[in-house]
Amino acid sequence: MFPLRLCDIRFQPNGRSVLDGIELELGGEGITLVLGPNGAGKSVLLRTICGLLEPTGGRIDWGGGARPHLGVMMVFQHPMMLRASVLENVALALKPHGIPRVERRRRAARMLDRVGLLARASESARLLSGGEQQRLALARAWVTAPRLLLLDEPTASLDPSATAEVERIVREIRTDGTRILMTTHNLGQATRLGDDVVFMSAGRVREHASVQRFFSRPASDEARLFIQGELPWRMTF
Ligand SMILES: Nc1ncnc2c1ncn2[C@@H]1O[C@H](COP(=O)(O)OP(=O)(O)OP(=O)(O)O)[C@@H](O)[C@H]1O
Repeated sequence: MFPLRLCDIRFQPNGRSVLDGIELELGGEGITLVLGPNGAGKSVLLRTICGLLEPTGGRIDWGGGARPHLGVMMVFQHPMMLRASVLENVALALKPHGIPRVERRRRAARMLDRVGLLARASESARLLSGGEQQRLALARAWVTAPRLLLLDEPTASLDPSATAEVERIVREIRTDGTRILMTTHNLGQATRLGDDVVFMSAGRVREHASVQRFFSRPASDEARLFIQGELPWRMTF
């Protein structure tokens, strides 16, 4: 699947340029943060990689092979919970993998333990809090051992302690060998979690650099202004 190469990816619904010739190459390890102002095209980029949106032009090269049938998962800012128990929400994610029911439930329970939700296994998933639902959504993706996990602002509506818990889980998923591509508006989070940063604006990738390099020496005025616009907010307390 890796290196994953996006070559001149365009998304132009009704002639409007949402993705305007994306060029991006991702190796097989680490956490890449996609940053950029509102409307830059970050979510559309993730949805395109996931296969939820069909690009108008360009191509994605999955390490020289075909797009994998399984192995790519996406978690959204407001994940949808199935009308089922917490355990079943995780166990059902293994169904397409052809794993027998008893084994699915065993793996789901182990995964709930890792995200701190085992005690809630029999409750209705829809009654969990926002932070708990996000942890459940991560468990649902993680249990399938994806090669690539796409996270679209997974902590945007969470309080600081729920955010810290999601960050811990994301680190563990990465340690288990999953490649992660994640959007966030939380620049502190980008420095805590990221190996590298993809900076987007107006449907283009403007910069792809290590986290350290991006924040210390951004390549463009646009990126510098973006960082300056956010950093005071991050550093006032
Ligand atoms: N399925 C779609 N069809 C057509 N246009 C879309 C679609 N999805 C998103 N857009 C448009 O694409 C543009 C970029 O949206 P996107 O959600 O990717 O921005 P973003 O960078 O993630 O912004 P934010 O930081 O606010 O979440 C927006 O103008 C949006 O209205």
